[in-house]
Amino acid sequence: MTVPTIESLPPLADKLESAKRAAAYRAIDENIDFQNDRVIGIGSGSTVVYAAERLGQYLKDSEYSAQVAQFICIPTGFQSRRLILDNGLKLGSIEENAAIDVDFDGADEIDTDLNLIKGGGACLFQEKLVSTSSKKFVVVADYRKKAPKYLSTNWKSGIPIEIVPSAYVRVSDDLKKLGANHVIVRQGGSAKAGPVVTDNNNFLIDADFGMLENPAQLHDKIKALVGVVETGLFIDNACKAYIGNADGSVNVFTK
Ligand SMILES: O=C[C@H](O)[C@H](O)[C@H](O)COP(=O)(O)O
Repeated sequence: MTVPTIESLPPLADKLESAKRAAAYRAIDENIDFQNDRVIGIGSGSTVVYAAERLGQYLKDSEYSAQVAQFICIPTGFQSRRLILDNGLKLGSIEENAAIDVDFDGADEIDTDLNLIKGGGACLFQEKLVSTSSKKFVVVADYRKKAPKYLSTNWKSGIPIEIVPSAYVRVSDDLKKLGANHVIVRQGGSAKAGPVVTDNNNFLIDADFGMLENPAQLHDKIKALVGVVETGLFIDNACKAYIGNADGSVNVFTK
């Protein structure tokens, strides 16, 4: 099998899925150095599914298979482990591969400086561990994710914050003191009575601070609270964002 060109693929029934696929496929095509890269981060969410799928296509192509079979893929959570395994890729751990060549991951919102909100799918801590351990962090997303300027313009669910479970009351109170308009401990809804538990056995708080003109400063203040493990604000971390459009085109933003 040879890796199919993006143009030769029939569009998916859902335009949003076509947009995600176009962004992820192009990000993989343009950001892997098949000769020199060895350790690849694979993030979480519905867009990165197509990044893992594309890497799986390279694995089946005789021109690339020898190199891709040597790639060690580092996951950012349970879903991401399955994506790696289901596409026939080699699963590795960040304990044994602390330096990652390139990481691909989705985002909930992207500002004009490529700062991100992440964690809508509850995977933010491991995502940040992997993305900040990577030489290159490439974001893959669809057209709904690009903020005109500031974060929390389109993403209205608040900033996801991973916390130690026993600290949820204290952190909730402290976030309100920092100016949060609305703070909730994320609940499992009909799938689970009680809070969502992350892959690290922690809870998540979603805290709405309105539009974020200075996300770096807010990240620092939240991170300093006792009980906070990590915030879903990814500051000065991504170097490129591939944003897929409904018509199958992709806009690339570089820092
Ligand atoms: O916790 C989840 C992650 O940060 C995801 O990467 C983020 O929510 C984007 O997911 P999706 O690609 O499904 O929009």
